[in-house]
Order: sequence, then C-alpha cells, then structure tokens
Amino acid sequence: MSDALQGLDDSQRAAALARGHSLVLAGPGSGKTRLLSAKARHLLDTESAGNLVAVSFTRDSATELLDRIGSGFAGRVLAGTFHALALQQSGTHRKRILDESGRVHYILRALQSTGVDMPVEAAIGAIDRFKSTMAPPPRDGDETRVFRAYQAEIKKHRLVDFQDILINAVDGMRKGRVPPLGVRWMLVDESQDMDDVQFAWISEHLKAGVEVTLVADDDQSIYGWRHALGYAGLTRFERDAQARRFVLEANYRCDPRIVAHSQRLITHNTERFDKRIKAKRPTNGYDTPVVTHAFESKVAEADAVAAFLGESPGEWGILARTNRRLDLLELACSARSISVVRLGGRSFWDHKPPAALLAFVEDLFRSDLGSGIARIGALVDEVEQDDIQRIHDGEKPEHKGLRELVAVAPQWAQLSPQAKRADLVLRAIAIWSEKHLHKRALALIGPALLHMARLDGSLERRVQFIKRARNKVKDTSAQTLPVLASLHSSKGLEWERVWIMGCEDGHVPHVEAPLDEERRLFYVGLTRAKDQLHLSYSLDNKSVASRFFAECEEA
Ligand SMILES: Nc1ncnc2c1ncn2[C@@H]1O[C@H](COP(=O)(O)OP(=O)(O)OP(=O)(O)O)[C@@H](O)[C@H]1O
Repeated sequence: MSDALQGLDDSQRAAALARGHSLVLAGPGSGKTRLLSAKARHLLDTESAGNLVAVSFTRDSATELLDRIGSGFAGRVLAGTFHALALQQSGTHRKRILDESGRVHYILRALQSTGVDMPVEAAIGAIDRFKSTMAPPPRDGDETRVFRAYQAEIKKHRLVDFQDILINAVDGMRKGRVPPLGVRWMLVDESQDMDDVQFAWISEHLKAGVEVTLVADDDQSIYGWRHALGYAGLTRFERDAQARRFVLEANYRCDPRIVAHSQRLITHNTERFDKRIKAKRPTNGYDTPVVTHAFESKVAEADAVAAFLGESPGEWGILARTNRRLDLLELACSARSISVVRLGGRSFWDHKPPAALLAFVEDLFRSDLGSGIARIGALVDEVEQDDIQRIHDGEKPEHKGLRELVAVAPQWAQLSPQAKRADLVLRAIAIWSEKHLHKRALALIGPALLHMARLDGSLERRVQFIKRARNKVKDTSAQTLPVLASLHSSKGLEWERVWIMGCEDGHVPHVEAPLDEERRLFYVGLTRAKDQLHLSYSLDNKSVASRFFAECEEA
C-alpha cells in the first residue's frame, strides 16, 4: 500500500483508490481533508505523469489542502478557488476586476440610466441570480433592463465583475477560446456548494477528459440563498459523469449521543442521499451530552451564557442564527470581563451606530463637541446630509432632533466628568435616541446604552473599558477564548463544547428561509460539538422552542 494511504479507514481508502469519476459523500467529522490530501498524494505517487488540481471555495482551504498534500510533487499540483483558477486560465488582468464598491457604483448608474425604480439591493440580487444560474434574463422587464445596462456599462470600461471571471472561462472553453486547465485529475472540496456556473466549469473539464472527484455533504448544503445546487447538483454530476458513489459514514468528531441527536434531525429532510453516520469515538465524561435551556428573555439568555462561560472555561463555540444575538452575548461577556473572540473579527462596537455612540460619549467627556454629534446625528430618522454638514460648519441644523441634540449636548458634556452623573447622562441620551433615531440604529444603540449603564465609574472609564474589550474580540491568536460565530460561519469548525443560542421557533428555523435548508444549518451547528452541546431559547414575545428540538428526539 502506498504511504499516502496510511491512516485511512476502509471507506476512505476505497474512495482514495478509486479511479474514474467519483462522488464521495462524506458526513460531518468524517475526515474530508484527510481523504482529499491522501487521494492527491496517492495519484501523484503512483502515476509518474499528469498534473492534479484541487479546487476549493475559500483561499484558506485551498492553502490548507496544498499544505497537506505536501511538497515533493514540484509543478504537478495546482490548488485554488474556482475564481483564482479561472483567472489563471483566461489571463484576465486583476486590475480589470471590479471590487464590491465598484460593482455597486455601476449598478447605481444602470438604475439611473434606465430610470428603473428599484432598490439597489434588489438590483444586486437580480444580477447575481442571472449570473450564478447562468439563466438568460427574460426578454424584457425592469430586472433585464438594469442587467443589460450594467453589463454594457462595465464592458464599455473594459471591466469584469467577480462572477464574470468564471462565466467567461466557461464560455471561452465552450467556444474553444480558452483551454481547460492542463490537468489529469481534479478534486473538488465542499462540492455541495457549487452553483450552476461552477458546475458548468467542472463539466467543461469532464468533457476535456479530466478525471473528476467531488467530495461533498449534501446535508451540509447551507448556501441555497447564494444559488448553491446542493443535492440536485450532486445527483446531476453523478448522472452526467456516470460517477461511482462512495459514502464516508464514520464520524470521528462527536460524542455518539450527539451523532444520534443530529442524525434524527437530518432524516426529516427528504431530498438527500441516505447515509448511516456511525460514531467512531467513545463518549467523553459528560452525563448529559445535550442540554437544553429556556430563558425569560434574550438578555437573560445572554447573561446566563456569559455566566456559564465564566464558571466553566474551556474550548467553546457559541453559535447563533444571526450576529445580532451574538452582539448581546458579547456585551454580557464584556460586562463580566470575559474575553471572547468574534469570528470574522467584527465586534458589536464596530457597527456604525454603537461606534457613533462611543465617539459621541468620548466627545462629551472631552467637552469637544463636533464630530461625535455629527456621527450620532447621522443616525437620526429622515435626516438630510446638508443638515449634518451644518453641524460640521457650526450652523444651526433644521431637523428638530438635531436641533435638540445640539442644544442639550453641552449640558451633558458639563455633567460627563462626574462619575455620579454618568447614569443621568446615559438616560438622557436614551430618551433622545428613542425619540429621534432611525429604528434600525436604535436596535443597536439600545443594547449599547444598556451595556454602558451596567458598567461602573465615569463615562471615560466606561468607554475605555469597552475599547479594551473590543480589541480582545479581534485577537484570534488566543485559542482558548470562547469563539462567537454565526451558524453559517461555524461550518468546517469544531469545539469541545458548543452552545447554540436563540433556538426559538421562527428564528431557528428562520421564518423567511426554506425549512430544509434551515434544518441543514442547524445540523451543521449540532455537529460542531465534540463533547457537549447546549441549546437555548428565550420565552419573550411568547416564543417557543424550535421545532427542531422535537425532531432531534424522534426520527
Ligand atoms: N481514518 C481516521 N482515523 C482517525 N481519525 C480520523 C480519520 N479520518 C479523519 N479523522 C479525524 O476526524 C476529525 C474530523 O475530520 P475533519 O475535520 O476533516 O472532518 P470533516 O469531514 O471536514 O467534517 P465537517 O464536514 O463536519 O467539517 C479530525 O480530527 C480527523 O483527524
């Protein structure tokens, strides 16, 4: 047996040894990376001719795969994301690729030139949809007009957007203008996430004679909203390529009772490949590997989780459906001086409204009123930019809310240095905010003010305390700190203990999302836990526990 296959179990070995096109269905914790790197090394070891490409969805996983394949195959291994590989293929100069703000700029121009009255988000969504599904836009209609105007505009400036890179490569291969990658083998990771364009790109390589292996877990397909094909794409590949199917059913990560819990849930989905996931590791100490909690309110939930983290340190992943829910936890942890890491590095205080509030309060205790007032003033409902400029210019603004702010802020500034007046100032800011701020801004300013009110000392001390906590949130080098992550961004990660907050029905599953996909998302969350899983929900607004709780109990 080749060295490359050492350490693989029987199913992994069979998949690694297989030749011809194959579809490897691999459950959570089944060792996808181990299989992919072993298969790559085995092919390169046993065949003296031919190059291999490993395709991933993120630059990080491409790099990890390349590292695990290892050196020693000089010039024979290529690894990258679909887009990076297509870029190499078509030779598009990086300078010609539009960044996100450039794209929005040209979409706004297209809206203007066509006179179509449509929110920019809707136009972005329509353009994304036409491009990711490779579906020609309908012959007419507002979306089509905006799409055509946008394409014409960027073409005129000899630009391409991110999606065009891959579309152009597919189009070029179909027309014989762009050569397929010069490889003999293609291994694709996380293939459940491919959209129509990525599928077409793989298909062109199939036609060119490349031997393709897709590794995927249809049960972990959570990007349907980004047009990922999931199960449907995998069945299409299996049929088109006449691929052999392999199933990796061992789970090396989770306590057997967590495996059972998650399996009962996922079998409620019907459009999926049948798999019988088997736990491969022993149970680990905890009497109750799955614990559920109900709390009176979202704030009480965040406080309780923070208290638990304080008393029970260790490797924790705290997950939630939305980042808003994690914001509450970040604040509760900060109030208890518990350091946490926010995955993605974005602290609650980096959002525009809380950042503006901090700047404003800093201005108050420095008695240097100006930019802070303008920043918080910009959050006022129906405010005009000209009015904000008036504040900068030292003139009287026209908006009632801004006039009030400019009038009272100097009085607040006078009180601010006194520690015993700090709560009074915060209360006054809260009353003004409730009266004048935009609803979306208020949703963040409310918890921010509440947090500041719960701290001790002068406003200056409180702001410094918050800033210190915010810096720690970004320090990902400290591995043992609890990690706060959205369910989506937890994919591919694992912790000894996982706590999923906000499991109210309507939030998990989210009312606006397809039920099957929400079930897969929850499944991803459950299967991140090695030893213990905590699930919690709040009872406010007459909420009840997620229907998934019951599904986890019965098959
Ligand atoms: N044959 C094996 N024997 C022992 N341990 C294994 C084997 N294969 C994989 N593992 C271990 O299983 C764990 C899970 O592997 P990995 O993180 O690659 O899972 P995964 O398939 O990517 O899971 P997910 O899709 O849930 O993110 C790792 O710690 C890995 O070392």
